[in-house]
Amino acid sequence: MTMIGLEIHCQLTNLQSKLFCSCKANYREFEINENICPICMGLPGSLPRLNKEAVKKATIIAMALNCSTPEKIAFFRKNYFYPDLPKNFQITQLNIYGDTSVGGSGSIMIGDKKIRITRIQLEEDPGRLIYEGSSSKNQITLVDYNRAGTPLVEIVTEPDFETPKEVRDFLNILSDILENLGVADPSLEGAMRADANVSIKGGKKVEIKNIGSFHDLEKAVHFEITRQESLSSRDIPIMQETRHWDDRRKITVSSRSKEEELDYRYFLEGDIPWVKIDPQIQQQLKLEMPESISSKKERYVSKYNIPAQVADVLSSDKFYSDLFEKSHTEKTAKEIANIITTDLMGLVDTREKRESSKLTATHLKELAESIQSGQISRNSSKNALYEIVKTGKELSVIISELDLGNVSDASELTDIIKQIISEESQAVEQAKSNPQTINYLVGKVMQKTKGKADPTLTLNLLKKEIGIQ
Ligand SMILES: Nc1ncnc2c1ncn2[C@@H]1O[C@H](COP(=O)(O)OP(=O)(O)OP(=O)(O)O)[C@@H](O)[C@H]1O
Ligand SMILES: [Mg+2]
Ligand SMILES: [Mg+2]
Repeated sequence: MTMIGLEIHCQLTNLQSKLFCSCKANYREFEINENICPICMGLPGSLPRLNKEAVKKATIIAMALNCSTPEKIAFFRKNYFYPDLPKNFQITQLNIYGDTSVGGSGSIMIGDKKIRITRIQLEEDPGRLIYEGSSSKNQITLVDYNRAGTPLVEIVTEPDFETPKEVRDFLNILSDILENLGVADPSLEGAMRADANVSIKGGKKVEIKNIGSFHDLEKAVHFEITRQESLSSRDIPIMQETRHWDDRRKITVSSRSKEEELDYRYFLEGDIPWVKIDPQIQQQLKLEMPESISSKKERYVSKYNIPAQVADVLSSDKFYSDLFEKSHTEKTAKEIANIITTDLMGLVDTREKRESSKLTATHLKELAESIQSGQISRNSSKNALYEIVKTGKELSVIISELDLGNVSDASELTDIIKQIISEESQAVEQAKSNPQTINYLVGKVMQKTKGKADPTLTLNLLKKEIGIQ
């Protein structure tokens, strides 16, 4: 049987400072090696001080993933030498003296399947290596320590996955949950990285380390299963080792034989005392936790009668569901859900487009109201939305500038209708004997007005002119 277990590293967002010092958590804003201090560089004599907000955020994640949360947490030193790790050890968490990491065992459901979470730990991110030069002769490695010491949460799962697809589904759901909690920004480059552990038929596990995109992770797991199956079919033993994903060649490549836990010489971080987690604070965090994706979805369906599939898409994306929450009224909810999921999602489908979009909740509200009042047709509303996203102009301005408003002036419409009646005498006769065929004439009016005729008014006027009820 194939067994796959994941270790997902996720950067915490909206924090002021790094995990153990007052350098900024948002290291991306800085010039290389400008966001560092003696503490995150591990200079002799410096002492770490734990960031309380980071502990809170990690605890919120633990709660959302149904993990137990301990009364006290402890930190450990994981010792290894690598140029991105200035102290030569990483401060992280473990459960060797009982459950002392921010989250104990928990689980999430992926469809009908339960994926167990082993633990959640809070740790510091290392620095970043930058490789320069193209050939092996002139290649040099530079180190940027701005990221060193920024808060990272590691979510470790049990080896409960059996296929690459289950892995992908899990990662999508997990990143939606983290984003919804407001603690992570998974669409940010490098914000979520994962290691995948793969074994087949009860054999040794192979770990593929540090894969930056979900897409690559799925491919790497798929490749690794095939590789192991191929070895096994030829009776070649599978070694326990660490591999990495070579994105260019689309294969996993051996990096080193895997350390055992002993090699890391884990020991308690004596510079940070055990921290008591006040049950009252835990209670408070639970109360302040944002509404879960599944409860949002249920509410959209039961309260506004939004179709389950639409509610599913809307609730699982924080950007869109926030927009929906800010813009909808009881009466416009369904219309707005529709605009967001059928039109807006296609217009702003990347992080860059979302950031440059000029659309506000007020725009959406006005757009839905204008559709409902017959001022603009559903069709023209798509063009209006495109303009709003691009320019941020007021809806009324866009309607008049682009002449998108419905033709709802009775005399103007009557003129058009009269003209059509004279051109379509056969269809008019048919409508008189079979009123349902009048839709053909409505269609003609729409054609002439480029879809802008107010549909209800058109129908009424048509009936009146033809003389049917
Ligand atoms: N037989 C197995 N097949 C596949 N995966 C496994 C198997 N046994 C354990 N795993 C997975 O291996 C991972 C172990 O992660 P853990 O962080 O505890 O150790 P580690 O990989 O040694 O640590 P690190 O990578 O941080 O140095 C878990 O995701 C677990 O589900
Ligand atoms: Mg690990
Ligand atoms: Mg690992």
